[in-house]
Amino acid sequence: MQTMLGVIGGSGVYQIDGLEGASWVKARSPWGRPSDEVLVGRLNDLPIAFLPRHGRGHVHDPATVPYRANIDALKRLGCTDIVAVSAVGSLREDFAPGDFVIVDQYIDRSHHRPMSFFGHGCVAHVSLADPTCPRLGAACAAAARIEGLTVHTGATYLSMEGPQFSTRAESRMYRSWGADVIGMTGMSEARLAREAELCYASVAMVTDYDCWHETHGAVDVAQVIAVVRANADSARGLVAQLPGLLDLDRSPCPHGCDRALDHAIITAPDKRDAALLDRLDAVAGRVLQAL
Ligand SMILES: CSC[C@H]1O[C@H](OP(=O)(O)O)[C@H](O)[C@@H]1O
Ligand SMILES: Nc1ncnc2[nH]cnc12
Repeated sequence: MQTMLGVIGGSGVYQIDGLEGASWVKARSPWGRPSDEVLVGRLNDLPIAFLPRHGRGHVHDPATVPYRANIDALKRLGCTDIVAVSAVGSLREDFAPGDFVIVDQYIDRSHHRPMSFFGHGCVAHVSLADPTCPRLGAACAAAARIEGLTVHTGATYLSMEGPQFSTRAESRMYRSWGADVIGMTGMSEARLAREAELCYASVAMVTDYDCWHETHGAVDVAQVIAVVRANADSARGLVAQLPGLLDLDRSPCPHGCDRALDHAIITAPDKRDAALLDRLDAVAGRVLQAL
């Protein structure tokens, strides 16, 4: 199987330059319309599909990003791996604005999002013990180091509902929980990528100190976008290193991301809902067709 990398751009990252033969294509999904068209091209022979999470012009708020359509559409296009770029607030002194963080755990405090592709008529329970792919995360960390960026690994992302930023009491509480960074989109995407058997890694760019820090003012949008813009070349450079670090011929994921559904579906075959099974053709086709 050939590796194809999906890149999801976060706040302030609405396109990527330098893709060979790039064109924006309409991607279809039975889960609705993705956030935008997808920019498809190649970077040093590696096929890449780029999707801006909030759409060009930032039209979708964190709760209404069509997460299922986005993940399903990237899978239908042939993506095997997804690198998600996100702006985050720092919940620790030593993660400074401009630093990069490879997230590997989440605490989910969102509550108005579709949580699963599965449900009534086809119930599945995948493991989220390790919600990101260690192999892909290591490649992202290596790419950041090659680019000379300050990168932290092994971090917990507090996924809040938003759209308002946190209160100081919440921010202090999240710090006491051991969360390292905070954002509004990460977990909603990671859980669906796992169900879709895609390797998923999160590259977070620290843009602010949220509102807990005594000598930094409370975060606002202008600050987030200014830091993302100032570090856009770094993010681009990191992505540009990935083709040299990922095998073009994709070997099975040693952590089992691409086999997440092997033992997950529990609904008896004769009780499954045909309409839901139709919509699951890309996400779960590998296991549903095997029956
Ligand atoms: C623009 S500030 C809040 C906004 O920024 C983050 O976006 P993303 O995760 O897509 O990079 C955060 O999650 C909020 O959506
Ligand atoms: N402090 C913060 N809280 C939530 N989402 C963010 N995105 C960037 N900074 C953030």
